[in-house]
Amino acid sequence: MTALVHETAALRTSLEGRGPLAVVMTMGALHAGHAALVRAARARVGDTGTVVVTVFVNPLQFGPGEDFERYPRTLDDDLEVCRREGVDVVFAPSAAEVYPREPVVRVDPGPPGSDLEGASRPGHFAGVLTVVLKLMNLVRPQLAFFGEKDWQQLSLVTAMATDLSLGVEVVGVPTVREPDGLALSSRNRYLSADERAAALALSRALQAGAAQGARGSEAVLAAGREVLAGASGVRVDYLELRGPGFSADPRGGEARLLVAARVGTTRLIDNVPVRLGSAA
Ligand SMILES: Nc1ncnc2c1ncn2[C@@H]1O[C@H](COP(=O)(O)OP(=O)(O)OP(=O)(O)O)[C@@H](O)[C@H]1O
Ligand SMILES: CC(C)(CO)[C@@H](O)C(=O)[O-]
Ligand code: BAL
Repeated sequence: MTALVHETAALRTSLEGRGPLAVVMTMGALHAGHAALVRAARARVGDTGTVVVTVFVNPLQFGPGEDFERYPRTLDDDLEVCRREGVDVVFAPSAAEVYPREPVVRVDPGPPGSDLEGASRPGHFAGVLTVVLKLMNLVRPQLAFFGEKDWQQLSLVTAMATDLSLGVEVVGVPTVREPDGLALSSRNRYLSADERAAALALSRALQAGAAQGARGSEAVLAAGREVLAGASGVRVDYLELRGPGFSADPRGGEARLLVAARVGTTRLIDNVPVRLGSAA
């Protein structure tokens, strides 16, 4: 049975005396990517453990002119997904429940918070980390599952858990894709058929770049940029490599190739791992 709770007091009551706790934080509009996080969480805590899904479109992480108002809110469908996936508790609070007042204190993501996504969306990661910390404090999980699709977010949440000694293990889950390579994203539902076709340039650019890993970082970036340059209807925000821990220096083995682009009015992001050869 999946319990739906909207208030923090009810959340605490519903979690009392439960076994090991795993949380999957979402903004709703659930898809197979979210389901993969839930399955990974269940695999870790087992049948005697508890899986909590939070559904909250966090105003703090949206900038002026972004899509906070139009972000899809589909709680009934989300509940169906959660029931199907055997989620124990869905916590879907109102904004007033999460922020009884405008928070004065916020989490500072440090310099990586101003890189890539943070450069395009000033204040975004302070908003993300503040709500993630708040939800951690409300749910008090042992484990928290985040998707690799939002690689910079995963890196920053992992860093926060370490640097602030949260006592929560942050687990990354590989990106779930459509058969043609498009990364699943709640924002894909904004795309028209033509835009959906154009959006494939992102995953194709990442694949083309990653295939050049052995030839070094310049070759990776050049191959990716070539694909994007030939794509119509795609306005590229960035295509960049980052190293372990989101460092600016991608040398030394495993790196990430990350892309962000606008297709029509929809901003999409994606990334893949890249194994860089010695020419890097
Ligand atoms: N395709 C995916 N594969 C794996 N995890 C995913 C995927 N899409 C989203 N997630 C993860 O699900 C969690 C909740 O993300 P969110 O609710 O913002 O969904 P989203 O699809 O990323 O939405 P948006 O389109 O707004 O970016 C995050 O940890 C995110 O990384
Ligand atoms: C982690 C998160 C739920 C915080 O609002 C959000 O950034 C998301 O859905 O990735
Ligand atoms: N999936 C990351 C949340 C955001 O874009 O605001």
